[in-house]
Amino acid sequence: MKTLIEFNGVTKEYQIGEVKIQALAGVDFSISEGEFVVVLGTSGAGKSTILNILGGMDTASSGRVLVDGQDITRLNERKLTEYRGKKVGFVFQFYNLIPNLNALENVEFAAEVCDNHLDAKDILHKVGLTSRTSNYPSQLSGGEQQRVAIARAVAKNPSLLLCDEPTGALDYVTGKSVLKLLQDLNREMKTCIVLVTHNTAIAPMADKVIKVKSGLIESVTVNARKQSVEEIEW
Ligand SMILES: Nc1ncnc2c1ncn2[C@@H]1O[C@H](COP(=O)(O)OP(=O)(O)OP(=O)(O)O)[C@@H](O)[C@H]1O
Repeated sequence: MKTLIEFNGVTKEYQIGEVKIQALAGVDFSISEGEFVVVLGTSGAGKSTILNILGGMDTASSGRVLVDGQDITRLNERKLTEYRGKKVGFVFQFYNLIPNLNALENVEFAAEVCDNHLDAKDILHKVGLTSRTSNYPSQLSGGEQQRVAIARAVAKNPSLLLCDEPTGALDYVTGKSVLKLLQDLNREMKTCIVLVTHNTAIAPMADKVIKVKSGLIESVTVNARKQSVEEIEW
């Protein structure tokens, strides 16, 4: 499988007054097209920093980040905005839907800017929300709102879907159904997914597990047989 992402010697420092915080201390890993990757680590390990750099929302202090052969650390602001808008889909712990747009409009609004976007109605059907397309976020449960957020990210037809603690605000059963949706989308659409979590129980559902500790990669494990979400319990 072709390599989609390469982190080479990536560091990130934050300067807060006199204090320097080393969030990433030289990170190397690679991810192939279509892979489902889980990034694990305790609080403050550097997981979100990796995801934010990969999504073009933050910049590395040094090192190279190749996505599809392009070094995104060298893009100017305009190109970086284009990368963020067209190549990457984001799913966060909180859904960040636009309150005065209904589910369908939320998905359409995000997809419109992308030339090769998918049909918003089809995607809402895929995430199981055909009957809720005209509902506003306040009329949807947390799990349903997260499905809309996933549909919104996927409708852009991104090369890469980045998920930061996507089940963090959901109960066990709803969280599992959202993970199953992500696993199904990865299988069907072959979209590469990078999911950040502190929940180690999720690891068996990944093709690859990247463990982060104190700003460094502790280990990279490839699961010989990945498990379906139904087989996993915590
Ligand atoms: N904008 C920022 N300014 C200063 N320090 C930051 C900033 N963002 C992150 N950090 C620091 O960088 C380190 C890594 O943070 P990061 O958010 O990547 O960790 P994490 O593994 O995602 O943790 P969590 O699971 O708690 O979200 C932490 O020490 C954090 O305090």
